[in-house]
Amino acid sequence: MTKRIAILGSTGSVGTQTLEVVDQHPDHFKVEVLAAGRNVDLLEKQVRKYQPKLAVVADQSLADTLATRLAGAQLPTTIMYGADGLVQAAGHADSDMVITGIVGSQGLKPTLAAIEAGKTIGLANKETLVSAGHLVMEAARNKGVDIIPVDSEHSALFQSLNGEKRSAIDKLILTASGGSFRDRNREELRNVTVADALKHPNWSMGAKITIDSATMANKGLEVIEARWLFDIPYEQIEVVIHPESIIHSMIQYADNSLIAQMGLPNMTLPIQYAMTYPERMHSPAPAMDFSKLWTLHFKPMDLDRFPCLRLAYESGRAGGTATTVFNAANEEAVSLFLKEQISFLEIETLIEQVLHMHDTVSSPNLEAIMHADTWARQQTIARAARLGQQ
Ligand SMILES: NC(=O)C1=CN([C@@H]2O[C@H](COP(=O)(O)OP(=O)(O)OC[C@H]3O[C@@H](n4cnc5c(N)ncnc54)[C@H](OP(=O)(O)O)[C@@H]3O)[C@@H](O)[C@H]2O)C=CC1
Ligand SMILES: CC(=O)[C@@H](O)[C@H](O)COP(=O)(O)O
Ligand SMILES: [Mn+2]
Repeated sequence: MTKRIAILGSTGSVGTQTLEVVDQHPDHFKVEVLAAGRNVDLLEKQVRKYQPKLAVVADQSLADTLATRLAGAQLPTTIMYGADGLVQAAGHADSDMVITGIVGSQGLKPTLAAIEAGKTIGLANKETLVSAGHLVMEAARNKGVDIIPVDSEHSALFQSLNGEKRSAIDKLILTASGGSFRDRNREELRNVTVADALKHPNWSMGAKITIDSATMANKGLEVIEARWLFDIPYEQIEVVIHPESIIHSMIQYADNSLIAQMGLPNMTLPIQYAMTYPERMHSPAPAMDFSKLWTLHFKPMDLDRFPCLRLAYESGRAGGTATTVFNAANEEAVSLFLKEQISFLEIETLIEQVLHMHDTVSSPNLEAIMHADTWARQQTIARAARLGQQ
């Protein structure tokens, strides 16, 4: 049976690779909804090719541009825009599954709307779970909706859990490449540039997550994401540096057996697995070639070298709005770094300062989450301005 797909963030790294998977299996998937931000040129091409029922862009002027360009093309496509458009895209009646490939906690309300509408979620947008994991998982439980991980580490854990009892898990072991600056010490991080930070050693991804990989905030977000997806306490979630990104993560069971999922670093594999689960199908991802010599390395995590990961664990253990604040402060700090308004090391300085100022609210509702998110963004921007004056 054809699975009808909605893609939030269709013009991004996850979005375009989701469409590669669709192209590989045109009989299995039909794209019914495409939602993007500002890249109207690419979205126009996607709309002409996939002829979705709904296309969404970031604002009204972009929607007008898209409508003008598509006028006379005889397409079945309605055009919407903005946050409301994203929520409509997420809950559209003609889709079965929503791939959440937009970046940031702006994915929270659309993800909740998709769950409310009973859609299966292919979850790439990890910030949503970091910001409000308890609300998202509770909504999914209440609606009987499956949340299938797209993030490579969580897909690996999900695959390594197949057929095993959760009670037999000793620990989840997330692998981290170490990011763009893994071979530099902290002194050498003082004057690194945005261009250098954007050179991830193994993965080609959007700008925000690439910076998160370099600061290790990405692994912090992923530890919190794993806590919610697999309902495992932080004490049983460990991170190890694995520079090759071949083992995407592993589970140590009670008998010290390690079950891992491996493959070349290519996101079409976990994206496709989420889309075809529980089936496996031929994938656009290349296979490992064992006529070559492979060497895999592992190194223990150093929380002094990567304080963003320490801050993520601390906020996770604090719970409530602490992770909302960790996420929002990180999003704003990364945005400031990408605009060259703060230095690389000031990302962690700002997150730590804002977290220390925050009075955590336990079991927050959506309103309290949105409030904490906005507060953290404002504080991050205000603190960044003060850094500049020092
Ligand atoms: N890339 C990867 O390999 C992986 C990514 N992830 C996660 O997946 C998510 C997406 O990452 P990635 O694909 O790299 O990011 P990109 O920056 O490549 O893409 C982000 C997408 O979101 C869209 N977008 C941005 N703002 C809005 C908005 N206001 N309304 C609608 N759409 C918007 C962008 O549109 P436009 O470009 O048109 O402005 C783009 O399509 C993140 O949460 C990331 O952490 C997880 C694992 C791996
Ligand atoms: C592809 C993917 O899932 C990213 O989250 C990736 O894991 C980033 O790599 P590191 O965070 O390990 O550098
Ligand atoms: Mn990942």
